[in-house]
Amino acid sequence: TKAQIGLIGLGTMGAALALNIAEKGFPIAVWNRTTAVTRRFQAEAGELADRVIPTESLADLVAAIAPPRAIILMVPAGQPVDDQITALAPLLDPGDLLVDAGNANFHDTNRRTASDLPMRFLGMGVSGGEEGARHGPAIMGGGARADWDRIAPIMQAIAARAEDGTPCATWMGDAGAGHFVKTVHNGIEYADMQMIAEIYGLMRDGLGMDASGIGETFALWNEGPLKSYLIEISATVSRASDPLTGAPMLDVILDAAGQKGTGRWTAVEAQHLAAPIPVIEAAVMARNVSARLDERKAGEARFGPAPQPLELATAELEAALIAGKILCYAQGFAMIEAAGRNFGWQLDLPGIARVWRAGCIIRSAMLNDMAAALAENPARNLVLAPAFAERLQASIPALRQVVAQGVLHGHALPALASGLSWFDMMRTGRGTANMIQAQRDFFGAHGFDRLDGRDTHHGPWGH
Ligand SMILES: O=C(O)[C@H](O)[C@@H](O)[C@H](O)[C@H](O)COP(=O)(O)O
Repeated sequence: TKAQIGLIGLGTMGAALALNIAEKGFPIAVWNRTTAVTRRFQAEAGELADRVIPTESLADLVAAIAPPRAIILMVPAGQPVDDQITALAPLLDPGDLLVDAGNANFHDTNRRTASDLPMRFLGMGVSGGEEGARHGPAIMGGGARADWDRIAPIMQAIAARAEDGTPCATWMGDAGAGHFVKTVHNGIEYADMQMIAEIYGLMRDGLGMDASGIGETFALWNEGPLKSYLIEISATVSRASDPLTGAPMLDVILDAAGQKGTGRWTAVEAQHLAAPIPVIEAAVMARNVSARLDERKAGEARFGPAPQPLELATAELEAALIAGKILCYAQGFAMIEAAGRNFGWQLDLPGIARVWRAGCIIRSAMLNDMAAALAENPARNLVLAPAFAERLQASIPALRQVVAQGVLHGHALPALASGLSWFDMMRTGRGTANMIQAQRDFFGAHGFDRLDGRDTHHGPWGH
């Protein structure tokens, strides 16, 4: 039998995705640069082995798939994708389809879908880590609609299901729209994780709680409005013990965060779009600072220990996190809306929120309500949606208290604090940018508009 689809790259995500596809009944042909990996994959495929066709050359892979072919690329972003396109070009027919399912920079996907490739090309964001890829990820497709429709039955079969049974696999738009939405997903993931880490710091250094107590608290919050995959795993990692020392696992992990780029890309793109996403930017900044261990040690030695004990109720911390989350997602969705206008993509904001309800790393109960609020009016900022304005009204006082107490006692809260500042700017009809306009006009004659609309645009600076 011929395979219905192919997959190149049997790394963690690729192997998991291939097994998921086979398990859902689609014979799949696989190839990996290192043949030993392919053989091990076949050996470990178990009862699914009869639906997996291992191949040891690209030509064999192509021959094993029924035309018109679809081949998923699960290789590192950047040059490896271009190398695979070049290597496959002489082997594929014009109607064959390549699907880049890695964490590509959407500008690369824009370039690839716009260039005259000798095959069809889709850029597809896949979220959920290894577990998600194996049992149900969230999938964000981008490229020609007709190409997506060709693989949609397989993608919807393998995808996670939301509570209402809807598969979390959708076409987002042309060109790099799928990878763009996945990138912003990751930016929000960074921000969610950073806000949780800031709250963890307040519990550890402010309230003197131990890891297991912190774990209990996160587990409790996972029963409430913050119910989500990231809160769930934060409870799990907080309760875990180090098999080597018996100490709480969190207490043996070095506090220097890694990053592979998607958060940075989100921040950079937001600047190009003039879309304010301060919570995500703060999360990227915090990863950059966390990596400067020696400098931080020197800073602590020179300026003394930073976080001091403080008094806050854990209920206030929960409410502060709820407020921070709403502000962060409002910024993320507004950025997506701006990108849709900028790139000419019909990005369906409520549809995006619905795809993020299950399978992906940021999956949460709150995304259900966000989808409903965005469906009411996708052009309106989420903080102004009645349901979320009410939640903010109720939780902002706690965020203000937590940020104020945290800052007063030397706790670093870049994500929570920048979210609060953005909120205060968003609710200030008469801000302070008039001072900036005056300064710009003073030193560079850049001009300004007057409140009264009169047609003079420069100040009486006398020079
Ligand atoms: O949605 C997902 O499944 C994850 O986001 C996945 O894409 C990956 O784990 C990130 O790349 C982590 O990003 P960093 O390594 O930059 O934290």
